[in-house]
Amino acid sequence: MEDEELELATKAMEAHKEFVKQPLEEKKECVSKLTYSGYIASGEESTADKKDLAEIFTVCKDVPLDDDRVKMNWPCHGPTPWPNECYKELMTAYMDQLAVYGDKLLKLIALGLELPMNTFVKLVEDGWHHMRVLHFRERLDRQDDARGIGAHTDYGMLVIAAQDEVGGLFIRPPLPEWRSKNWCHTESAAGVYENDDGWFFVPPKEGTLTCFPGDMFQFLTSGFFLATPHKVRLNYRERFALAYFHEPNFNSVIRPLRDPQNDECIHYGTHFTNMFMRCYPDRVTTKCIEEENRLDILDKLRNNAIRAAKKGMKNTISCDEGA
Ligand SMILES: O=C(O)CCC(=O)C(=O)O
Ligand SMILES: [Fe+2]
Repeated sequence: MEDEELELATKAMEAHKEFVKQPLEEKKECVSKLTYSGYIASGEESTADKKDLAEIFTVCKDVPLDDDRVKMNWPCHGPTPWPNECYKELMTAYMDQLAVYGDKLLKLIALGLELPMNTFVKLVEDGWHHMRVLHFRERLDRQDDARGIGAHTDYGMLVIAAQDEVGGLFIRPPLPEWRSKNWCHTESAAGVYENDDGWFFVPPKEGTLTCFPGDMFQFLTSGFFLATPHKVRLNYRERFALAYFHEPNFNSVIRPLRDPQNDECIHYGTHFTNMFMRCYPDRVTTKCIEEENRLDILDKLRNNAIRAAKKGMKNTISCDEGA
């Protein structure tokens, strides 16, 4: 990344360092029943039924209360419960910059595959880009299994990750082995190969971002690009990281690129909502979706989006307000 972005990333991590020093009760104020944006305490998130030890602030799209999507009770839509204005400005500026990188990468990948340059960027117009700002405490005991976050894949097109100098991220490259389809209920990628050989440590390098595909890229390319499994181990010092996710539009429908007549398709907002409900079964946001029957609204959105996409035979339609 350029010096300007490196400075932003460093400042964003510093802001998170200040934030995590606040009393737990104060941090816990930063949650919302409308959106998964906000604070996640260490141990609150589970991967494959084991608690992750990361203290996180998730930043999803900051959607104001007077936005139609919020008024129509779309799940996961609402204003971000920011801790303070400075935190908001830094995270927003960094994410805006990574959105530019994400689009550039998608164009380059399309050209590399000899596809029209805008093939992938069309899917991410008004994308559901989000970010996890992460703090991992230091590993306390050499006997500890040092698990920070269990093995998983992320959900959208591209993961673009930044980390400080401490190190802790491991990735699993495309190996000739069975790979899960994380979007299928029966094929969760959570915890898969967690304790097997074949993981690579990602060495921290100042100014260097790590980029890999997510679930939607795997589906879109019928497995030509595999969503990259990754996991985090605690290190002997605390560690900070920024995991940015470059995503399709919430209401977009994804179809395998080389097989457009295939009936199989994914409504990205449904995949996102399913994944977040799975990770945070006890969060107020999940309870609100359940208690206010917001999954019915999501079903309608999905059905309308799929119907419209089939008519137009497009890979995406955006913000069909048919709820
Ligand atoms: O800590 C990291 O470098 C990556 C974190 C991660 O995988 C995630 O937040 O999904
Ligand atoms: Fe991840």
